[in-house]
Amino acid sequence: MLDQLDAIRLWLVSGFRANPTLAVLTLLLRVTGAVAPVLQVYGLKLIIDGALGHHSSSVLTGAVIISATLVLAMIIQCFEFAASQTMVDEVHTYLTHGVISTVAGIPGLEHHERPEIADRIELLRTESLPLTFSFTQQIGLISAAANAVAVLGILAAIHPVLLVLPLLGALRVWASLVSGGHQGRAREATAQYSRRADRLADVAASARHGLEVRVFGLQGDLLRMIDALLGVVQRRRGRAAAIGARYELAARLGFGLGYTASIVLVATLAGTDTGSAGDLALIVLLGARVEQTAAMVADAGRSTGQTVRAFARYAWLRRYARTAGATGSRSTPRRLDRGISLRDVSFRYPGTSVPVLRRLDVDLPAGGTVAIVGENGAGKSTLVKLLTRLYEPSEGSILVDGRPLAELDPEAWRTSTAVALQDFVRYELTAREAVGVGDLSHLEDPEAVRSAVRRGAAEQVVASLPRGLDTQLGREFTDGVDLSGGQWQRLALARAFMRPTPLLLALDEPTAALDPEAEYVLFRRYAAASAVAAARTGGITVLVSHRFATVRMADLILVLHGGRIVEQGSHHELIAKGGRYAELFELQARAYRTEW
Ligand SMILES: Nc1ncnc2c1ncn2[C@@H]1O[C@H](COP(=O)(O)OP(=O)(O)OP(=O)(O)O)[C@@H](O)[C@H]1O
Repeated sequence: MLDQLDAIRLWLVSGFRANPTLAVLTLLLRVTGAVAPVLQVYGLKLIIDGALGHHSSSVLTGAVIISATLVLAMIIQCFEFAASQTMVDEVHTYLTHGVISTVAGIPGLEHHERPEIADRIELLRTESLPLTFSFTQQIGLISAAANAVAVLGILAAIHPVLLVLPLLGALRVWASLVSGGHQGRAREATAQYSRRADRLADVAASARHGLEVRVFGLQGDLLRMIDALLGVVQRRRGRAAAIGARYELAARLGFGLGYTASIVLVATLAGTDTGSAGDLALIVLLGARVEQTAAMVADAGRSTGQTVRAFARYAWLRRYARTAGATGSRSTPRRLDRGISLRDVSFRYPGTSVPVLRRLDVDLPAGGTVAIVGENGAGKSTLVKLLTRLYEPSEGSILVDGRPLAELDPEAWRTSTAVALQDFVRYELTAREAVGVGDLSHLEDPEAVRSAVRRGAAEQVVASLPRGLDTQLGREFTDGVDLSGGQWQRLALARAFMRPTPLLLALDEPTAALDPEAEYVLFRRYAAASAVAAARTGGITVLVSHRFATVRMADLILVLHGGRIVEQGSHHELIAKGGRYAELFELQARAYRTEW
């Protein structure tokens, strides 16, 4: 209910917030444009009655009304369309900004990974048309209401019985709303199928996945899956449309009957003292007007139903964004003296029951480099997500120099951390921006960007670009340059190094696209530089890698297996222990020896 009320409030104010002056002007133009035709019909009645009854003043008044409203209508037609179109763009920009900033502002990742939440966000993004056209619908509704008031006044003046016509018109509006409700619910119920079909269509058609799809011969299977999903969507939506059409047909028939009866009534009255030929002309023309008004209200009402539902999703998202994810207001320490400790930390992904991390108890020392190793699915990336506070532990706590991470201001913690991930983003901006977004406050600082490029060992990538850091990245842009996977990854690493002295630097297989030697050289260089920075801030580097040549450089190595830390220590300690780490290390070393 709260969301519904908030939705209506958001719907009512969006246009006026997007561009207040133009919104008011557009509204005035539309309302005047809606009332003018009704006045014209009334002017015609005056002319007919005046001509038949030889009242020249009545004819004159009627003529003035008609000519004035015709001129007004012409002026309105010239400006109203341009004003409405501009308002559509204004509202689109305003709401797109609102939705994206709300989604991007939600701390954590839970909203992307819980299907019921992801569906709503997806609907909001993909079905944004109701939001885009919300203002034009709103003024459509207001102008239809103004038109209806004018029509009602005139009908009541002829004969109160004629008010049955607007009532029948209201029935049409109701039928249309019911029909819209059915279709809206069908859209929501099938959102997950369309979403899956869209994802598969992306895989089937995108250049990025083209090679793999062809090599595995997946085109046929993907198409069949897409067809099956879209089939479910079409059937469900088709059924809803058919139900709606039945309601609308019944309402239209009812209106048709009422209209005919009204004409008969007024024709009968025309021959008596209580009626006139002008009234007959009025009812014939106004009856059609009531039908048009009902259609206008129905259209506006139906789309308003959709719009309010879209705004309800937006209102829900705003409320969710305010309450979801990390909270806390304690300040983050400026430097780490002791480090980060995990106490009995367990974690289950939202909506799942199996713990991915189980009772982790470990101290990550200030100023140290900690490597996490383990087989695929052991929980390495999940641990990084907990440390960067994208998720909160299900049980236990993480302490930053003794302060519970859960109590720290999430925004402050985010700015104290830096990450480079295997699944990095390819920002199709200029190279300078693609690196600089790692620390927006220094985006414009050439020395900060150059230094990050150096630390990410991306100098050669930048040197190979035609306009250096000012080169546009991305093939789809004029003069845009595409990069290899490894080159993109080096820029992603440089981005992570934009924050020169983070308290936590998380590198989750950030060099998977580089060859082992390049990774090794990079980490030696990085370890030397970070040792200097760590001495100042006590910052901790957490590194996830499957390459033991890199891992062995770490001060502390955690071996994860099935969500538990099964071994921890330095490389030499773990080798001496002869356990799982030593076994994995030996396996990899043997593979390299055999290869070389
Ligand atoms: N969003 C999620 N929702 C539910 N389960 C998830 C989610 N992300 C990961 N998992 C599960 O958590 C487990 C640990 O995944 P995680 O990505 O942490 O492993 P990893 O050790 O980093 O693996 P890899 O070496 O393959 O990157 C896996 O079983 C995975 O299926």
